[in-house]
Amino acid sequence: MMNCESGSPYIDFSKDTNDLAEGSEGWKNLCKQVGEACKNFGCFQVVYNQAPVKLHEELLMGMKELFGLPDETKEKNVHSKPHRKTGYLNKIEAAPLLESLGIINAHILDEAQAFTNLMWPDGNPAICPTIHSVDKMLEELEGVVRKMIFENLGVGDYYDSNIKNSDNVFRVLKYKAPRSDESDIGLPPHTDKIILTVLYQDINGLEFLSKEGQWLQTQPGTFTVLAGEALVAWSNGRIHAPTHRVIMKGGKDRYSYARFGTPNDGATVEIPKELIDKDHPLQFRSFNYMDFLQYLYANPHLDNPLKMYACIGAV
Ligand SMILES: O=C(O)CCC(=O)C(=O)O
Ligand SMILES: [Fe+2]
Repeated sequence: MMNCESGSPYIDFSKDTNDLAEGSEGWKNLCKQVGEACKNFGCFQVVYNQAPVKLHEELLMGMKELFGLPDETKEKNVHSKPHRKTGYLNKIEAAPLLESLGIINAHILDEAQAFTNLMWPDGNPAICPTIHSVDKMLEELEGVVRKMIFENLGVGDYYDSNIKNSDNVFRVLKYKAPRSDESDIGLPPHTDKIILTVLYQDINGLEFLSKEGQWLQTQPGTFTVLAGEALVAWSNGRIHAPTHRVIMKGGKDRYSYARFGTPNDGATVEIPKELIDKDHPLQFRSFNYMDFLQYLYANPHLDNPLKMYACIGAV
């Protein structure tokens, strides 16, 4: 694993295509790097060349068009699931520079099509396949990363059922450059409450907190992976979910897009028995993920909601 200048781990998936063949030496080596990065930082950069630069550029162009639509049009993308990052967010108090749209299952062509039809009733033939291809690529990458994490924890067998009990949201985000009298905080410090986030940013700004309490930069031009609280619980506390934030710099609007992998509506987060032993006593009770989201929604200002909600001894 390489550390880039700012200290954030940097893992290259694109050195050799064989590295992505499960079971190969290269694969095992990547599993180790990914696993270590998740335990020590909970955030890392991935170089993944399955994504042609042109595809990012097309999506970024499409996003500019999308955010340029009237608010009434964007508002048509209503929250289809409570407490999920779907729907249209604009001018929220905690993040006044941010505007974002979330789409569930954009990796399925019909879903991407339904979203584009809603935004462009007269059609916008270019953007639909772009959204669809990008989310498909993110689905693949997130799957590879998740598999590597599970393998590294020694519980690779749980991967298929875990994916089956997962949901996803593809989200596009725009942060307006702050005026001189506005705060430069694009998104205040938070942890993601899901399993994994895979994100791409056009210019930098996303920072995460190291275990030592330092803000580390992430880089544009590569994918950023962030572990979330559901993975912390599931891994019996082995994985770290870092606090992260967006700081606006350079006087430019900033665009990012991400796929959020989350437990699905009925899912129970339950620690695999293989991850419980005398050195790693059970840290979190099993819980229904939707109940946890409801708890978060009802208690938005807790410092460590997962601990309050599910930590053995805290309940
Ligand atoms: O836009 C970004 O870089 C970060 C987005 C983020 O952290 C989130 O949506 O949870
Ligand atoms: Fe986040």
